[in-house]
Amino acid sequence: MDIGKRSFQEEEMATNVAKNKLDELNQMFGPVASKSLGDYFPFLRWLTFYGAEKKLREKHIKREAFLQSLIDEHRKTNSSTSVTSGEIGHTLIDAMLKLQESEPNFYTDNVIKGMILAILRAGPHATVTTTELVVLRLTLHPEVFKTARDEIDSHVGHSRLIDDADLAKLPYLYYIINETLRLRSVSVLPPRESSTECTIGGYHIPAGTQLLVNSGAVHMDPQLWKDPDMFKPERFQQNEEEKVACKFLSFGSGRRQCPGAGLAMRLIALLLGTLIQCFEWEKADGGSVKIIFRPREALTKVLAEL
Ligand code: HEM
Repeated sequence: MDIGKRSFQEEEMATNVAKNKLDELNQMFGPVASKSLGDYFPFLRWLTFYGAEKKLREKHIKREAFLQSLIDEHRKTNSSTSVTSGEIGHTLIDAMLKLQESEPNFYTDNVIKGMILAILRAGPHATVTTTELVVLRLTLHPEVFKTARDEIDSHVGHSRLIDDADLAKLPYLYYIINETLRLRSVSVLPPRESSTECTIGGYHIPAGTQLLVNSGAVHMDPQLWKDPDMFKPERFQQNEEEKVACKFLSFGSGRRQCPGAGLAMRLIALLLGTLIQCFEWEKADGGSVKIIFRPREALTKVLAEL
């Protein structure tokens, strides 16, 4: 969807080839693990220059070359395809290259690289981690699993697989995802800066102050959430909880709120719904959190036809 390319082929999955390619991508697009004292004590900023900043610069150069090669590749393919068939590709890069033709000063290669980078960095990790957390929560809460399965069975049934159009009729899946994210945010909110002097919670904040919002603390505040440490997806019924500004912060808030929230929720709900519909889940023996998925008898016919 973003770049129209698989990182590795299906037959390479679970092999070292896939692992190495994923490691390489993680290194390029994952966060820089090192922290620097200079971030906390400004007089030590010079340390940052040789530590974290050096690593960031190296990473940036690698990423820059990778993203430019993708753009060049798409530009080349589009120019040859449009000559022969009049069609261009349908990835985000293609769409932005098309816009570049009409607004070259705005949609420069740098802007396109910035957008792809924002999406590659911000999206996949949070989506995958949330899915894993939801699966774990459901194995720990069979009663919630049962409610989700009953909802799917009554709206979708056993004769076909759940699809995108069914999601509107399956709100409980969304409550489960929200509640999982409330208990364990997967993204840290980026810092804000006060544009003017203000007072927050009785504290005087001068203009230009960097502010960090602790979404985890907001999500566990007993004044905002009843029984905050309990896993209760029902609390999100009718979206009442989400409507209260700055109470549910897993996707941030305001102008910089996550633009991928809708897509992420649909992706996770669809994957989760399919796993609930098609498989019996069973926690593996022992202390590990390994889960065994057994094809569900009612769905064996549908699964066999895949
Ligand atoms: C469960 C999955 C996800 C979670 C929990 C999540 C969470 C967040 C959070 C907390 C922010 C910061 C918001 C703020 O500062 O107020 C953010 C920003 C962002 N997210 Fe997501 N995100 C998810 C999935 C995605 C996906 C799938 C995409 C893209 C396809 C995406 C694209 C972005 C982008 C581009 C930003 C930066 C927005 C800006 O700075 O203006 N996210 N996300």
